[in-house]
Amino acid sequence: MNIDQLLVEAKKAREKAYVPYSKFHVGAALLTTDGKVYHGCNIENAAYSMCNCAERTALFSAYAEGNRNFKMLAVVADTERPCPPCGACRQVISELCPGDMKVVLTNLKGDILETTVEDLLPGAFTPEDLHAK
Ligand SMILES: O=c1ccn([C@H]2C[C@H](O)[C@@H](CO)O2)c(=O)[nH]1
Ligand SMILES: [Zn+2]
Repeated sequence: MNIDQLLVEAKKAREKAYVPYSKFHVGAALLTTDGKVYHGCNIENAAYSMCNCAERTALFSAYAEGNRNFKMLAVVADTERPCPPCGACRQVISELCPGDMKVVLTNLKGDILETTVEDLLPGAFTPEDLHAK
């Protein structure tokens, strides 16, 4: 599975978004080290703070199926620039994915930004910080 193929999967995931409030559809596709792809879409709620982003949906879906080893994440939305993950997702991605893992951000125009987990959230709070004395 290459980058272009994972972007196709992210666009398919985007079609499943439940976004009655924002009408802003986001899709994510998470590639595991053994070649499986997990789809994620944003899922909103009338209690707005309960909205879940596409990126976290993909990660939580993989975790729920017992898969924790990831190779690449792709994100797509109808944005002017390649769709940037929100701060909450950056924090979750930084804990659940390898720091050097590729994250590919894109939009419907086909602009692509390739980055990494570490570059999305330098200096992230980590599990190790909990145990410092
Ligand atoms: O990278 C992003 C940015 C936003 N959203 C969602 C959250 C909310 O449902 C809507 C508007 O913020 O888009 C995502 O899923 N991923
Ligand atoms: Zn988010």
